Amino acid sequence: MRAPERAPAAPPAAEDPAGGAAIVTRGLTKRFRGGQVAVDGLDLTVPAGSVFGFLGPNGSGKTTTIRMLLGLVAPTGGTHELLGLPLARALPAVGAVVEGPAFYPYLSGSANLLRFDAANPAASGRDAARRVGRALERVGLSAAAGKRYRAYSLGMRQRLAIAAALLTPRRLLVLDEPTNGLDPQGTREVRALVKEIAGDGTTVFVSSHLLAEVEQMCTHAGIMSHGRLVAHGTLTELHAGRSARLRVETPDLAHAAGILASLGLADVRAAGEEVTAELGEHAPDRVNAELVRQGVAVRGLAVARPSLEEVFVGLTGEGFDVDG
Ligand SMILES: Nc1ncnc2c1ncn2[C@@H]1O[C@H](COP(=O)(O)OP(=O)(O)OP(=O)(O)O)[C@@H](O)[C@H]1O
Repeated sequence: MRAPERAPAAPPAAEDPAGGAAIVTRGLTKRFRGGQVAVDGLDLTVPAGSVFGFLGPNGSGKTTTIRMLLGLVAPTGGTHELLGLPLARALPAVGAVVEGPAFYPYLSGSANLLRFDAANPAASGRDAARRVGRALERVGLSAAAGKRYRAYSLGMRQRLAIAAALLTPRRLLVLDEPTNGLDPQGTREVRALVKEIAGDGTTVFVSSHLLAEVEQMCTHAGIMSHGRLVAHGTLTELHAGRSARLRVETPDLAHAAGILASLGLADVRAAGEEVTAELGEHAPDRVNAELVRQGVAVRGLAVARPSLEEVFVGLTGEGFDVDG
């Protein structure tokens, strides 16, 4: 899917007072007229080069934040910078797909992109076909360039929306729930495309209410709950706060549970044919050796990293009430 001829690099970071951050917000707040605080004092730093998953259940304030970042809605408090620049100067290097652009169903993918391109006063009309060709190639739609939009699959439609955001070189791409409403195939296509775009050095800020999606696609994440950012960092950092769990498959439940407890593992639970416990600082191979030494029939042993869902529940005390 990768284009043999690469799009030219996005404008270089001539000045970078944000110290390599693609997005910085300080106390960013949105209180709607009725008094509803949709985003509450957001302090967020998105490192340049990251794929940043902006994660939260429906209604937690993700879209409102994105709209403020892009200048589509005015904050009622706080400040933010994109690419180390005030918004107006940064925007030419920022592509975004928020609520999906409107495409004409009876026009082809390339004709639709030509219309978008024509709306950019900074782009020269002479190069339009080349820009459109390159954007289509970048999202893997060259072969379908002449096909009518209405014949596109859901994944192709979303990729065309991303192509429209990439008609000019970008250093930051902002995507609001890009896999929402897609079928599994479309979801896979869009996730692969996001990774590919990030591989070319573009920072991608992508909102999602799907925990598994963020785990698969992102290097960093911020977790929103009721308008507040409850945690952010690399995925490793987010997982680090909670201990991995050891799972031992054995018919000798009580015996195994007793040994794990005597070794000092916390929260030992036995159910079915499995004993689980918090691994803490213990080395799993040592625990295994001790179980075997004491005569436990160990049929399987695994260490499970806590899921982002467990991280979220641990931080907020609430369930993540959507499909993950
Ligand atoms: N124009 C508005 N006026 C009043 N309240 C609003 C407005 N837009 C959003 N809200 C409220 O602000 C809160 C955050 O909404 P927002 O759309 O930012 O959340 P979200 O995390 O993007 O969720 P979703 O994925 O459902 O869009 C919600 O309670 C929503 O009802």
